[in-house]
Amino acid sequence: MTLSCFDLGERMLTVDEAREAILALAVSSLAHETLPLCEAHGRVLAESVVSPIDVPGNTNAAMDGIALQWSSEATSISSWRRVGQLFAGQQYPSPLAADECLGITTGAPMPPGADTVIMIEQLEEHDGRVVIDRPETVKRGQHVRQAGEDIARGQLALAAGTRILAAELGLLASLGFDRVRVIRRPRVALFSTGNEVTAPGTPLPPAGIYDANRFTLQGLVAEHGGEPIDLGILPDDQDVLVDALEKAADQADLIITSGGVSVGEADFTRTALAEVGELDFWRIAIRPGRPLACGTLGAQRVPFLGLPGNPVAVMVTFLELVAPLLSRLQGRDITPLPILSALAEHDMKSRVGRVDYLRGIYRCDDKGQLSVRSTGAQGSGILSSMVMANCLIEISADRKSVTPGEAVTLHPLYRLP
Ligand SMILES: Nc1nc2c(c(=O)[nH]1)N[C@H]1C(S)=C(S)[C@@H](COP(=O)(O)OP(=O)(O)OC[C@H]3O[C@@H](n4cnc5c(N)ncnc54)[C@H](O)[C@@H]3O)O[C@H]1N2
Ligand code: MOO
Repeated sequence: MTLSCFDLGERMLTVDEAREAILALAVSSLAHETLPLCEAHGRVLAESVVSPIDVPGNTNAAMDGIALQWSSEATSISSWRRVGQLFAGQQYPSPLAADECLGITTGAPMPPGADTVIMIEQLEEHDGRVVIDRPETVKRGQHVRQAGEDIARGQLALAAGTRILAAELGLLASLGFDRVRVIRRPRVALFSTGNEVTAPGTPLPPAGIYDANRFTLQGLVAEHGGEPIDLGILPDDQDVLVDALEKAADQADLIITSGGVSVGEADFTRTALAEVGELDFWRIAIRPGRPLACGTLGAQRVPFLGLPGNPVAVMVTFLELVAPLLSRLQGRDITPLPILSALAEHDMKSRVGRVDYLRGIYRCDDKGQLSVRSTGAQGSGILSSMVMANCLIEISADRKSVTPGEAVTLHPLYRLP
């Protein structure tokens, strides 16, 4: 297939159109697998989880102190007979009488009939009888956790499609599960392309550049739940590219390359894709990242995304366009990206006709107002701007600049503190 300027694929898509078209590449759903809970971090639940038990299983004490029945006549009782001490893990068999109390520790089940716990700090004890300091402050039912107040038996605990992170791991464990049914991770084949691109750890030729993109992409794929398959660096050679793409289509659920998508004499990604599969479109009104080849490979129609070579363009297009596809491949509903609004701290320039993604640093002042500044130089080769940034500043295609104090949209970046 030869490309001509009259092909539909030559049209420049808006960012929203491109995101929709890229999402539409996810046609098949991935298989499910059962994993031990300790290996499930970051995975996506394949099936909804309904709680088989009440959590907590018993109505229990929330404080160390005494358990008793706080009835209307309780205020007329001046001291209480302590009948014993109950620790977490033990049960007390018989009901307490009106003037009896039971020493209890946090987490121990309430004895039959008792409804209230009084903290140890509020008690004095003489000869086996307990006196309550300031009894007028006691409220019936205080410091008691009800059975099933976290999750009740039969209640939906986690919906299919939930990403299992620390809180979900703990919740599943609290229900007694030691295994969980999850969706297989999408396998994402990664190539860098370009004669100048050199593997780190090897000598750099005079006009060479170390390969950054394969490594940012490995990180991004893993952070978004995929399994990266590193297929190395390809030269600017159409035949080599065609061969490599064909082989990758047999082992991956998604193939991502970087470089060689523009209009230079050595840009072969689009023509190679057109030879092994179908090129759907390759121009998006986004900055950085305008040239981005999107299509499918082989008879299996494996989604293919040829990202531009510039390292910042790789990261921005991944976060804005590829990450939703990875979510969809994992069976997750696509929710809009987290968005905040902040006031610009200074002038920002933009290009009318393309959505600009500047690298930004946002902060919150002492009145709770968010403001944002750019990280400085915004060239799409300046990868240090991504290291400094805690957000992308989105400037819509109709704005040519932003003045100080104007509101802009932010996409916070995922970063561990
Ligand atoms: N005449 C035009 N030239 C360019 C256009 C255009 O519209 N007309 N678009 C520019 C834009 S915007 C971008 S983005 C780049 C994208 O082009 P390619 O995808 O063909 O990228 P390359 O030329 O292969 O590389 C661009 C740049 O990035 C460096 N690079 C490539 N791979 C890596 C890697 N793995 N790690 C680190 N750096 C990498 C490469 O050396 C180049 O400096 O095209 C513009 N040109
Ligand atoms: O669109 Mo390019 O990605 O500006 O560098």
